[in-house]
Amino acid sequence: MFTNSYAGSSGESSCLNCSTMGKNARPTRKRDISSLHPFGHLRQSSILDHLQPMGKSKKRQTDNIPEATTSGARHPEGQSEVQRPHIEEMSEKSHTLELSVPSYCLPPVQKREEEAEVGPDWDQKANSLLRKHFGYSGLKSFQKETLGAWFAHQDCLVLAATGSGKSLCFQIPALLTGKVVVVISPLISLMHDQCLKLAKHGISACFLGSGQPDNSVEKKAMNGIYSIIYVCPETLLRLISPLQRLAENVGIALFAIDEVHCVSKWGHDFRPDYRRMSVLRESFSSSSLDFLKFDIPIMALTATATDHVREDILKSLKLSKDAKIVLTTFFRPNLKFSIMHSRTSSPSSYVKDFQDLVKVYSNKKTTKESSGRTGSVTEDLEDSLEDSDSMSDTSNVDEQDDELSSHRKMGFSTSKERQLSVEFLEDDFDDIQTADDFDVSCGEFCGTPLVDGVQLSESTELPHPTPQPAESSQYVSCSLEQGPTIIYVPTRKQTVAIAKYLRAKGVKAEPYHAALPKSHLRRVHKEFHEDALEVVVATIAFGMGIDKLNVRRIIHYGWPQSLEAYYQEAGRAGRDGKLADCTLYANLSKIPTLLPNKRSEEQKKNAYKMLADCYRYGMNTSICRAKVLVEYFGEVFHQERCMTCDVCRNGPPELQNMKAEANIFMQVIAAHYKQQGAEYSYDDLIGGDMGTSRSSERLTLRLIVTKIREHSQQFLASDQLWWRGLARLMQDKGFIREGGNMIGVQIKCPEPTNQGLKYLESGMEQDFYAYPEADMLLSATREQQPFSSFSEWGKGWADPEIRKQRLARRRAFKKPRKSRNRKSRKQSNSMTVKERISARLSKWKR
Ligand SMILES: Nc1ncnc2c1ncn2[C@@H]1O[C@H](COP(=O)(O)OP(=O)(O)OP(=O)(O)O)[C@@H](O)[C@H]1O
Ligand SMILES: [Mg+2]
Repeated sequence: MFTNSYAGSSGESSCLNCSTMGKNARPTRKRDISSLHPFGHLRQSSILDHLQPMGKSKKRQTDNIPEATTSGARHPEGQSEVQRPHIEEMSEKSHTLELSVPSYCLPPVQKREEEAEVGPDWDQKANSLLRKHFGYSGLKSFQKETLGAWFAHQDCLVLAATGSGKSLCFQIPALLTGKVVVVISPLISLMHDQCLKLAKHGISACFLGSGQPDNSVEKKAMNGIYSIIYVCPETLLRLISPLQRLAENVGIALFAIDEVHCVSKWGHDFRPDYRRMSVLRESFSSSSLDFLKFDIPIMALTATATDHVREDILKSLKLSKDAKIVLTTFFRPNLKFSIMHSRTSSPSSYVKDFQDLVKVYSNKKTTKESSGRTGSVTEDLEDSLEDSDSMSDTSNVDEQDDELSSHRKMGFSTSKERQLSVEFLEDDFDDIQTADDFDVSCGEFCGTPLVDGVQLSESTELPHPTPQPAESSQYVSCSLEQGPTIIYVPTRKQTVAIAKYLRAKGVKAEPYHAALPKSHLRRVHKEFHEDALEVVVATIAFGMGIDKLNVRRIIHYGWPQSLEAYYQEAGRAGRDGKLADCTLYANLSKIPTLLPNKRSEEQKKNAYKMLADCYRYGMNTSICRAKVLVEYFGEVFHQERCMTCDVCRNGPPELQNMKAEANIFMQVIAAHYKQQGAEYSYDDLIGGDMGTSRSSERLTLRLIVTKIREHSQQFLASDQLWWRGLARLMQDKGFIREGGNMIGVQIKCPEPTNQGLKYLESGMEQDFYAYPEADMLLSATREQQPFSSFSEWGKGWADPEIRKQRLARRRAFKKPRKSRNRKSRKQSNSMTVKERISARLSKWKR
């Protein structure tokens, strides 16, 4: 029986065959992995269920392999120059790699023998290979399930938590069979990372990039020199025929599609080329290739896919009907989630937000030591930072001003310039569309011989601590150990700005984003893995798949674009099973916006939906954060509380009866619709027509608050932020919904629902108990600026009509200013800011 626990060595998984999915079977919203699967009922399948006789399939390939290629590729004695390169040649060919090329190329000698021996005892063989190459005591249960499916020639979709060990599922088949495994991966950085690790464990691997003019690595790969070939989707599409020849001559044990959520248009990381991966099932099946007795299995893996995305993956990849789904819990009990309010867009918040981080690392060394480092990109980019610093500072509290200032910070100065430009995209955000956006190189990594240096025998353990099985209570009293930090930020500029700030404070920090020089990125990668860096400040380019055991802190500085992206990046932490901290610093008073990207209308809607889910996660004050996260991915969280997140630690805020506020809120909406459409009936209100035809008369949240303030002395000094929170709560209760076809993160134009109307009709006698959300709490802690203190003038600004008139006057007033002469400009420059503001205010008041 599956337990809702971390997929540690004792964790189990749930599997099912896709064939159990009826056409009309709809996934339930939540997946209870102990009993029910979104695609139907499931039981914990036994590995024996999948052990079908292998037949002759595993040996069959040898009959077909042409002598020259086979012996050359697999046996050192018979290898040609091309197939077994000398080290000098390799260094030259992989010239773009600065990382050390192994000094010895281990030809996959034993593979053929191992292949011949693969049989029903494959799991014992796999365990012994695991010990030999990786030093682990045994396969985790979900790894066994997955390999069982592969052994039975089944396609398989693996949904397992970040850091649970998915990579091993596709690496072991190469060792077991001596055939080649082809891995489709989205980022060169990820391929690079995995190849390096494999080389260390005595397994030869390479990655192929489409931008590399030197195709010798590719040629060797197509001759079967490497056990594992990593390719990006674009390259794979180009190599279909050579891969078919490879399958015939040497054998392909498996196609693995890593980070397979990239396939889905509904995922956070959609890559159009991933969409074409159905070519694998079409081109490598026994029906299309005579020499194949069975289809070459496809294994698709991800840690972040909602039910919707899973369905899309299965459909788009055209996996075979009996494809198996292996599920483990997404819960990571050692990750301690929390949320902090911060004006992250302003460098002035760095001091407060990073003081603890600076303390952590400054305890270890003196400032002088680290600031003496040389050759940093951070230093090279200091000049450009000055600009970004000066652009970033804002002191407005108003949401619109905030938005404007963030646009300015991004380099927009006029509304015209706000239009998305390619330069802008390239300058500011990491919108990685292909693997080669990141790097354009081919790399080859020959397995370092295990006999050289550390000989791994069955009893020798590698210095990799096995992740602890899940028991969240065990982490409650733990304190954080020392270890590196990754700070994720939305823009490239911020990576440099924050790294610069931290370096000035003596922290060994480096920025990381796709536009930085490749040599810098490789150095950061290397130093990060060698623990020579304390903090990497990165964009999404340093996200998926990065596997470093001892990352202790993940800081998200600014709203992530989706919970998928957030959980994926947070998953870089605590991969050794020890406690790790995941803190999201976000401006809780500001509604997050989508980062510019090329999106269709449909994708835009979906992107807003994902951003809204993320915003809701940030606003939540009463539900365990781990619960929100895993339930987002469709899993039932049996534990109810993780015990470590800020909500579990601090408890929810006091439950409040918001009856009076809810009443007046609904009354204002009802009054508006009465005025607009005579007698309102539910059908009229809900009908889409009303939304479009009356768009000009729409009741915005802002207007509702103005009216509430006007009509009730009690709420005169109330804060817009508080009502925003209430609107969400009322939306959750089903009393209001977004009007018309508005899409956004927060409800903008509330319309009453049937339930809301019933609430109104009932005389609104019901209590309205709710936990105040984060923005409501924030508004309570803000220094109250009573609405009345602005007197009539201030009140006027909140009234749209008066505001309109004043803005018109302001524009008229601005015109002559343009033609001001130098003298008056000088005069105005000599005034202090305070004087200028009061001068302007007195003019407006007139
Ligand atoms: N059977 C095992 N026993 C102990 N450790 C293991 C086992 N399998 C994998 N690991 C270790 O777990 C760590 C995480 O593995 P891996 O990178 O494959 O995770 P992942 O599931 O792909 O995560 P992500 O979704 O973040 O990419 C690695 O350091 C790996 O060596
Ligand atoms: Mg992975």
